[in-house]
Amino acid sequence: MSDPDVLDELFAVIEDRKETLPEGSYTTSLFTHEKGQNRALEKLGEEATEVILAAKDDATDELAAESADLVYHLLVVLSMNGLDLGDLREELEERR
Ligand SMILES: N=c1c2ncn([C@@H]3O[C@H](COP(=O)(O)OP(=O)(O)OP(=O)(O)O)[C@@H](O)[C@H]3O)c2ncn1[C@@H]1O[C@H](COP(=O)(O)O)[C@@H](O)[C@H]1O
Repeated sequence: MSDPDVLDELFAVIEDRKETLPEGSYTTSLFTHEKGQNRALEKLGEEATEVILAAKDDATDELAAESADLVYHLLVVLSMNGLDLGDLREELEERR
């Protein structure tokens, strides 16, 4: 049997954190932040900037790492808004 898709697995962890809010979890800190969703949106913007800077510097390792940060924060924002990976996949499928 193949491994579960890493994005599906990550999204499931994010949904679990949203439900259980374990202490010490970075994801919990986003769901419970005093700025509300704005904190996750700020982080999403910061990570997008970091992706741009890494690409402009031809820093490929950094580009991969910053892209992972960006995708993680995007998934958190989707979850905060009641969307999931199925919604994202559906949107992309419609564009094929
Ligand atoms: N994929 C990620 C992930 N990507 C990025 N980050 C966090 O996003 C933050 C990125 O912020 P920056 O790059 O600005 O670095 P920073 O200076 O530490 O950030 P701040 O102090 O500004 O918050 C870091 O704190 C990273 O730890 C992530 N935190 C968690 N995950 C995944 O989520 C799972 C659950 O994590 P917890 O919720 O912490 O248990 C983990 O197992 C991972 O799979």
